[in-house]
Amino acid sequence: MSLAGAAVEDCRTQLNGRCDEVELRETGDKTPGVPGDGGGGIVTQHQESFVKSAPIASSVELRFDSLTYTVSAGFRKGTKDILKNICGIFPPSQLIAIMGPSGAGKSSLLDCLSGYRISGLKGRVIVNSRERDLDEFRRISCYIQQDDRLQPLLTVRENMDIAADFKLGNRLDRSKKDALIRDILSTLGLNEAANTRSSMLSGGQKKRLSIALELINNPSVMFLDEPTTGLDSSSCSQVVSLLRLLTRQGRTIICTIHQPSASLFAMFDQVYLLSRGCCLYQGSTANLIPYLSKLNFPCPKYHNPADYVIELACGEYGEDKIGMLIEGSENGRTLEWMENQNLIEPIESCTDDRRSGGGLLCCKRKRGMQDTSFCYQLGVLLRRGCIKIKRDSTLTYMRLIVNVIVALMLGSIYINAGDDGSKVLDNYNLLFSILIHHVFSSMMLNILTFPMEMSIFLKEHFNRWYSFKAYFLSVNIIDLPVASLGCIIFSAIMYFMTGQPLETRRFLMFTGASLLTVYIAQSIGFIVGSIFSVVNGTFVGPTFVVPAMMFSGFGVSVKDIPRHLRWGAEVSYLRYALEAYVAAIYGMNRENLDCPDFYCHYRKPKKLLTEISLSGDRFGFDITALVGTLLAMRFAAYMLLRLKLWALR
Ligand SMILES: Nc1ncnc2c1ncn2[C@@H]1O[C@H](COP(=O)(O)OP(=O)(O)OP(=O)(O)O)[C@@H](O)[C@H]1O
Repeated sequence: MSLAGAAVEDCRTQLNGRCDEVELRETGDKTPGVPGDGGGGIVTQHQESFVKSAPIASSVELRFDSLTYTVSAGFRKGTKDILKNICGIFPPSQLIAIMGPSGAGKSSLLDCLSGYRISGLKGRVIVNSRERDLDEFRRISCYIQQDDRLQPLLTVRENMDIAADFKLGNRLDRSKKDALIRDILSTLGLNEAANTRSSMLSGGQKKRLSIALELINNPSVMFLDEPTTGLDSSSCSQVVSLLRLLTRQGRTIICTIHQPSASLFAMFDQVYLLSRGCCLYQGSTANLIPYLSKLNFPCPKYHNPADYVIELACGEYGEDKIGMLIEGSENGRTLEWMENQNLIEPIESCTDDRRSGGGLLCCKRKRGMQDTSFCYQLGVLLRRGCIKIKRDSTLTYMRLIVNVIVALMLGSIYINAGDDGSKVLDNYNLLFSILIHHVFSSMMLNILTFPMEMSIFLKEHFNRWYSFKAYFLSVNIIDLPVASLGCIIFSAIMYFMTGQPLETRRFLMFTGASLLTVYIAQSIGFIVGSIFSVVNGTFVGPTFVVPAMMFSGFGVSVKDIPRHLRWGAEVSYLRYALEAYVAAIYGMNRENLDCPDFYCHYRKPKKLLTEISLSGDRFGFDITALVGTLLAMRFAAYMLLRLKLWALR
């Protein structure tokens, strides 16, 4: 058995669920083993060489001093302190577990330290003895959230390729990027799954892929929110062993963890125990039991120490114990239980800016947050979008097929209504139905798909893969071809089946208005999808459309709308779209229609235009209004998304 394997065994025999016999101690070799492709808990040669060949640029010591995080408790309920004046030190090359009962503030602490949340935060975060410069800190750190926000349609290899392009740009040529990706995948035991779509991966593989993606640019600090939640014990130890391996490169790895098994617990170097926003213990894993004994809370026989401290932190052994533990740890100020405490400067003196900070964050270079140019990011985003569209061929074909089916259905109901003087009102109804089809089919798609996209975007954007502008532009471009093709196919089938005037100009006017309506509806989908969840969005989306329908001039003509509400018709994009349709079909002095009956009331197109009080000669104005609405909506979507990004932090 290797030294590392023996170390695991050592930990297991020591802990084995019995506190009385536990004396968690440092094993010397900090790598208990990462299962390779085949598993087994032994550090492979490849992993060993990866650790040696890819040291991080600079190690980081992270401290926080008098950290308080306050959130709003709700309307008229004041505020609530989630973190209460806590302190702590996370030394480099350590695997640190933030533990505590549910609601203790673990994720909030991670959010605050990583810079994911900045509003409501008081106190100092100090990086290598210097006040944290958030932009610089984000360049050397990454944050992996609890839910695996991976592109489900891309394979492991494609996910890695895209991440490498975002993070490394042209700095490495393709062959070097390939070698790096192969190296990381082998180290993380993902080689065999390289061609598997990420939606098909197991929980542990997904977690390892999330880590692999962020390893590409070799961050010095990694934050992971509950990396073991939802995994079986073997996958848990794979992930934690892997993290431990990565600390050997000098990395500081901080993760929140829920009730680990005794053996898993022993793999961590340091523990930070939280309860109700206060620190109950900060120190090495090995010192936890002695600390509890010193405070007269010895861990009972046959108890997993990790379970025991959580029970203490929950108040199961009395509320007074929590207070005593906070006092014992001085809310994170005491260094008594840290490993190598003599080498650590006390927290009070850690904010002297004159001291050398290891050089990592000393130079405040102001440059873009991303490592690649805007155009490069846009190119990679579009490439990824194309792969997704190709992969999700069912959705693409369905969108096209739905357009064909609806067009055929409407076409057969209203067959030849377009040049029949006795069916002018039917044809007018048809034009409105076409608008509704375009609006709902385009809007709902975005409402249903965008919220999931948003969560991936938030992670990738925070980890500096690409800028917000590049993302927004790509989102606007990527769907245009399929949406436009669907709309053009629909318009062609409808137009010819329903016998609309066979003039190229009129057909182009009709299709142009249809395309603009589709793009506007997509924008509404973006707005709703970026603000609301899928459930709320499906309710809110249609309520955005109904007022526009009411003021479109269909049903109640514009002249019959009460004067004080007429502004509604001025801002209703459906009114302009309907008017543009009417102009295309009945405007431009269209000659009288054929009348198969004795009398056709709307044989003269002008008569219809007068009665519905829509103008047939304002096509240019209508198109301008639609383009204006489209630009305003896209701008609103851009601003709302930006606002959301800002509000989330
Ligand atoms: N933005 C917020 N607004 C209101 N309350 C919040 C907010 N963020 C966190 N909280 C509250 O703060 C407390 C701590 O939340 P946090 O998610 O940090 O806990 P946790 O220890 O990670 O819990 P768990 O282990 O269950 O994930 C919870 O009671 C939570 O409801």
